[in-house]
Amino acid sequence: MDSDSKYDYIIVGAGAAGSVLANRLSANPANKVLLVEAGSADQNPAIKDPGGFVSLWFSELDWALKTTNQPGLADRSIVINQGKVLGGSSSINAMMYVRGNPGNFEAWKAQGADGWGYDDLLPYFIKLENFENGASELHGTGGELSIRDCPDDVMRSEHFLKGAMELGYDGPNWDYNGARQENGAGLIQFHITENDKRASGASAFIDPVFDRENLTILTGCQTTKIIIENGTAIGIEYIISGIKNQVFVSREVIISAGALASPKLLLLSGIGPAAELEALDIEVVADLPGVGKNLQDHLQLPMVFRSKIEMPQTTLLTGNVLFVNTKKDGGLVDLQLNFTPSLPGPLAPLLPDFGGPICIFLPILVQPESRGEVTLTSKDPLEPAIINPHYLEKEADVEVLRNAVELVRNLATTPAFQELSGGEMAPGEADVTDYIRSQSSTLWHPAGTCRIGKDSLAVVDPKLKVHGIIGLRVADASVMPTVTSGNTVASSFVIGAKAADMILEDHLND
Ligand SMILES: Cc1cc2nc3c(=O)[nH]c(=O)nc-3n(C[C@H](O)[C@H](O)[C@H](O)COP(=O)(O)OP(=O)(O)OC[C@H]3O[C@@H](n4cnc5c(N)ncnc54)[C@H](O)[C@@H]3O)c2cc1C
Repeated sequence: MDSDSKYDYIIVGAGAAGSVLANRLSANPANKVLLVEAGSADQNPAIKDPGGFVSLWFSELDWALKTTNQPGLADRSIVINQGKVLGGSSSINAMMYVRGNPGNFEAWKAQGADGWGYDDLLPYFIKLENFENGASELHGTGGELSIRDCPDDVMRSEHFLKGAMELGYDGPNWDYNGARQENGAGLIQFHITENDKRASGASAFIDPVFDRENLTILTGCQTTKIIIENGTAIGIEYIISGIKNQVFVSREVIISAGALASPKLLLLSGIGPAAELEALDIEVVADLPGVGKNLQDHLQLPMVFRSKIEMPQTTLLTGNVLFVNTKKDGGLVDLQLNFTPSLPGPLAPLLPDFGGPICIFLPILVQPESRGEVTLTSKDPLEPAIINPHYLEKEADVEVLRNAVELVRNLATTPAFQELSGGEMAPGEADVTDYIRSQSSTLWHPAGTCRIGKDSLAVVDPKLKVHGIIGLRVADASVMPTVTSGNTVASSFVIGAKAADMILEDHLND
């Protein structure tokens, strides 16, 4: 790339949101778009193999970000894997496709995210997908992203689905991405192609437009700062092959570096809590106290049962699901319960020898009340940020997981599940709260660190423009006011798509 070149739009980060943005913004050949990605191209064959992703964790395609020691997790520090490659985390994730609960988006709107209610976002969910079960009022078939019911036959579990129905839930073909998410048991939907390959942000949204002359993609290029002059973003600084450089923009910089890296980049650029920045000798460009705050993540808790039925390993991590509100208060879904009827093949190399067949329930805390933060240790962009999710700090979060253990135990005693169950192995006799604190781990869904809103702790406005700065938006999982009740990639794709529409609309008459 010619370092003198100037772009209309610079997108930082080619993950779920950034891939869609690059696709949509470059659709008009008149727009000159630069997509900058710190990681490499997505050439590793394990990316495309739906069972291959676990082998990519801790590789050069993974930022593998460590949290601080978490008092709520028995003082453990854990690693939050995050994709560092074209497609971002959508290239190394478990491919489960969950839009979230309609109530999540209504809650966003109620918190000041005008235009982000369920009815506003549904058309985006529909437009993005190519749903194998056909088009309807709630599903689309014309989109770039292949969505399929769990394509792994071993994984589909009648014992789980019928067990859930015996407890009074709907099923067994519950479409949780349909009219109602909660209280139904069904197969998990996946972003996997009809040829059984991973459909990632890169394969769905970048590959088809790779040859556009107005789209430049730089890989191995880490953005270190947004250049801001007189309150306007005019370009970025970056490092490529160890060399520092700058590139300039005529319209907008869009940060899509993910919920752990986007706030870091804002902080490095002088946008954040003034006192924190001054303490690190970073010049304050905009005093935005909410940058890096409001960090939310989903936690998973494995519960292992002996199985009476010998089955081959599964090719995916999981495949059956039930969404419920454990508080039974009519509020949002707070628990996602996944189920795997035999040893999950991708994880097998990492798991102990269970001495016989097993099956795994995976309760997931999906509406955590605990809030964490991302802060800087220094103004050196290559130093990792401090990630403190404050996991399970709020007792209400532990309570949801205790409720989940009870629900699993009830489900395990249903006649349908008894045909499979050889008894509970973990937590077994262990104290449930101790087990929760010592065994819970991330489901890799950080969100909320640059949240949308109009209050003093909001970072971006409903059009995703960074408060107080011209020509700078954030568009990725970090803008979610609250994390969705389910896996976060679907909503991240939609954030990218809606961001693109809003940007194009704003520049219609330029
Ligand atoms: C192991 C794992 C399993 C998961 N499983 C699922 C699942 O099954 N279903 C689901 O819905 N979600 C899952 N997720 C979460 C989901 O993938 C993310 O929520 C989603 O990808 C977030 O999109 P994003 O655009 O915010 O960020 P990302 O997709 O993470 O993209 C951010 C991009 O920015 C790049 N970047 C960061 N900093 C810089 C910089 N300074 N300069 C340039 N580029 C930079 C990164 O390298 C990355 O490519 C999983 C995630 C992981 C890591």
